[in-house]
Amino acid sequence: MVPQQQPSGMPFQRYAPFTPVDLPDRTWPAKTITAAPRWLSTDLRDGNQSLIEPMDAERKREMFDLLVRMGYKEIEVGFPAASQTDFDFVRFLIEQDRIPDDVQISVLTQAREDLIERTVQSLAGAKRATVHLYNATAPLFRRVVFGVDREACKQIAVEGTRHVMRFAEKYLADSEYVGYEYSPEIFIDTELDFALEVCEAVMDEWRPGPGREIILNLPATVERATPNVYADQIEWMSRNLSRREHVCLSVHPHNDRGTGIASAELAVMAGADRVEGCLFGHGERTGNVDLVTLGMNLFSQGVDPMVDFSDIDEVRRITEHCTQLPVAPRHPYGGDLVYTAFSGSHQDAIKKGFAALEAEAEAAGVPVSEHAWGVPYLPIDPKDVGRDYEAVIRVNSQSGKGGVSYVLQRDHALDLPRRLQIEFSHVIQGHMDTEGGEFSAEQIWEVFRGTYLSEEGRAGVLAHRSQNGEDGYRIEADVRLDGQIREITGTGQGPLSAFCDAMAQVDVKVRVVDYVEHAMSEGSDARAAAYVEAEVDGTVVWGVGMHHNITTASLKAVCSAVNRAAAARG
Ligand SMILES: CC(=O)SCCNC(=O)CCNC(=O)[C@H](O)C(C)(C)COP(=O)(O)OP(=O)(O)OC[C@H]1O[C@@H](n2cnc3c(N)ncnc32)[C@H](O)[C@@H]1OP(=O)(O)O
Ligand SMILES: CC(C)C(=O)C(=O)O
Repeated sequence: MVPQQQPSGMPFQRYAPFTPVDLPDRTWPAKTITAAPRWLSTDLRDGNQSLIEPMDAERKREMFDLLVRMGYKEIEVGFPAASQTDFDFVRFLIEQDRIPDDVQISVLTQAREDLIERTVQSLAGAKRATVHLYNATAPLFRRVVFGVDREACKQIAVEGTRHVMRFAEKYLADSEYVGYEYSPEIFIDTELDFALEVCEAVMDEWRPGPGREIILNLPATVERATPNVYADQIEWMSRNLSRREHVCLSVHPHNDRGTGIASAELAVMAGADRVEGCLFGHGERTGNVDLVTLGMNLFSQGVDPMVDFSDIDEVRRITEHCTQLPVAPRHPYGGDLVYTAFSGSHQDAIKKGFAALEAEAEAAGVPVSEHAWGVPYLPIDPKDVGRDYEAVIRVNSQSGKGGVSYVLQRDHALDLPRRLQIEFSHVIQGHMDTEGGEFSAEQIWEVFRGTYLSEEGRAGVLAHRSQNGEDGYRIEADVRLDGQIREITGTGQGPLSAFCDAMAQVDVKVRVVDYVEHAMSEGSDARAAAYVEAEVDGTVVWGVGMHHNITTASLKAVCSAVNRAAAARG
């Protein structure tokens, strides 16, 4: 019988479902994103205002420089009327000429005359800057926070816009370009016809036209609807706004439902030209939408994010330093564990994926780093964001042969035959069962050496001489056997069979079942690895040998098998 879920007893009846938008001819579901939107980083404003410890001047500088280096061209640098620190930071950027010519800073203000004046004053001397004004337009805010009706709410925005224009004329007459951004805060909960009415009234004041755009930013201040509803709202606004060609339609998703990324992406499909967010999703409550994930999602679809994430750990390190908050290990693209597989079937597929990729790149005559990516379980090449392959496969009790042999191949150029992979992974599992936890690459190598390459076992080859005559192959070897040095002689079809024949004469019965060898490196000091699967006194085991001389490697592999069999017998 199917298990029956029970009522939770939680007071869900207190919450009302979000009213959907009536837009049956919506077009966004059929769209794809083929170019990056304009980005605005609000790390220094929305991000900063939500920190336990807001950034000091030094941290703000570091964050600003990082954003510029990464390629962000629109950066909200603060709320200058709120604090002397924010005001001084804007002055620092302008007076110390820290803003590249192709970067537009912006500053946020409430729609209050005194605050607007101080805000615009902070920008005096800037070559280019944007003033960003907001007031909340949603019914709950009109009723509870402002005590205004629709008309009075609209007038707050209109008056605010007039003040911005007046103070811009007074303080920013020398600037090359003064931009304007208006946000009907809590847009997501505002009646669409009223949001449109307020935006149109604001535009009537600002009078956008050629060379004079207006940014209308429609925030999901507190994310409350599924992303498709936000997309419908954006498409509806995009269709109904007048002067659309002079409007930069911007979105500002938050992440209260955990769907900020989806909301931003669907909003872009629905017509948004611009997205505001923060690195790694810092910001009020659950954060602003994460600019790293948004950018990297584009990258992974073959679209240039127009922002450089090629050293994602540096971006993370500076963000953690500036915000004093950690990035979670599973955070998309930047977390410590996001390119790591522990489980056996994932590791097996990744190992095969890397092998196939290398073969395909070689066949195509291009370096792996330029070949079309396609490795199971890895949506992007970790190297494209500055990670190496060290952490891709980590071994614990969930791991199988693929992971263990991948580590040996990656770090020691050992390409173990399949049945040896299985045998050795059982050896590792045995250690896991007793020691538990994760096994590092060094620990795996130590176990491998101790199991197959030990010089301490029952048998070892010290020297050998051979002749290949008409009557076959003849070998003379000095071996260490059970603590004694023995000189042995044997004949056969080749070195292996001759050596087994020689060992039989000292009562060690070895029958080779399988033999594989490969070069481990190239050049004058090239080494080779030899793998022997052998039945030794009735026990089938693998042995491994490594040496510059391939014959020596193969004899060592036979001795290794003898030692393994002795160890197995106890
Ligand atoms: C969604 C967002 O992230 S919006 C940005 C929020 N960020 C911040 O608020 C950080 C900076 N803000 C501050 O430091 C302070 O709010 C200040 C310094 C700007 C203003 O401080 P105060 O003058 O003490 O006002 P405070 O913010 O406490 O009070 C809000 C008042 O402004 C009004 N108000 C709030 N937002 C707005 C607005 N956007 N436009 C006009 N008036 C507003 C409120 O209705 C309230 O008015 P009341 O006193 O008549 O009831
Ligand atoms: C001021 C606006 C853009 C805002 O931060 C929000 O609504 O979240």
